[in-house]
Amino acid sequence: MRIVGLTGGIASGKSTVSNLFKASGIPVVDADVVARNVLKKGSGGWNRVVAAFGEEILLPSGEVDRPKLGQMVFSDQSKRQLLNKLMAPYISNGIVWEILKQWAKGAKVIVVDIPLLFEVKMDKWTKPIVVVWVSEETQLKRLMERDGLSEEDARNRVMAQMSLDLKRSRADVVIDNNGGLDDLNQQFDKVLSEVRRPLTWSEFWRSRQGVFSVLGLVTSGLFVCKQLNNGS
Ligand SMILES: CC(C)(COP(=O)(O)OP(=O)(O)OC[C@H]1O[C@@H](n2cnc3c(N)ncnc32)[C@H](O)[C@@H]1O)[C@@H](O)C(=O)NCCC(=O)NCCS
Ligand SMILES: Nc1ncnc2c1ncn2[C@@H]1O[C@H](COP(=O)(O)OP(=O)(O)OP(=O)(O)O)[C@@H](O)[C@H]1O
Repeated sequence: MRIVGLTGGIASGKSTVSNLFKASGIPVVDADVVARNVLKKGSGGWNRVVAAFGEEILLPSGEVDRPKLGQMVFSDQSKRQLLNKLMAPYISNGIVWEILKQWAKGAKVIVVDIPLLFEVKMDKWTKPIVVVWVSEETQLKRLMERDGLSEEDARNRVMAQMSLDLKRSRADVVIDNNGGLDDLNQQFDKVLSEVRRPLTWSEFWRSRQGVFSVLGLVTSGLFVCKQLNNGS
């Protein structure tokens, strides 16, 4: 199985590109969705985060007040590191579980959309790595517009991540998303053919089909050996 890593910076356009992959029939595992699920009321992540940050981060419904927690952690590095430490095991287990589900369904190529792919060192598990890159100016503008943030809050969120230029230098494939959606679609066509190229042997052996082929070969090999032994 080929596990394509999709990353970038906050509001650089990862979800927009994810949607293009989904529309092309390629399954996407979204780390932000996993992170939301492990912070739902009563889940393991929720328990640990509430114990550490206190009940003031909760809404009357008992769910986490995400904008409030975001405000706390994106303006305070030590709080953000604490949140990351508490949630990391739940998020990584959740991502592995979602990948396994796609493997069991027989998917040959999947995309994992992880904003912090390099920061949490999951880049070693994905190939190729696609980075959605924008200039800081475009990133701040789109982030402020999408989330209704002040420039200061938007800058804090951008600064909480590894620089997009550094991510770009570590990419196998770069999508420059400074232009409009037509430009993005044109670049995406090339990315899609790269992602859909035939699997390498090692990717094939990791797919469900590859594992069953090995099992089939081993079983028929054992059967032949047994027949030969019986015959001699
Ligand atoms: C702080 C929280 C509650 C804010 O929730 P909110 O709904 O406002 O934002 P959302 O989850 O949609 O995240 C939006 C973007 O923020 C960025 N971001 C999220 N968490 C972090 C973080 N810990 N460090 C840096 N950037 C982050 C990502 O680019 C993400 O795509 C939430 O982001 C969270 O639980 N973060 C910790 C979990 C995590 O690390 N998520 C990233 C998945 S790898
Ligand atoms: N090429 C584009 N032209 C114009 N607007 C765009 C383009 N690509 C993305 N956008 C807009 O920019 C904003 C951020 O995009 P998107 O939500 O895909 O980013 P993201 O990287 O997934 O963000 P996050 O890290 O917060 O999950 C959205 O409002 C989206 O509609």
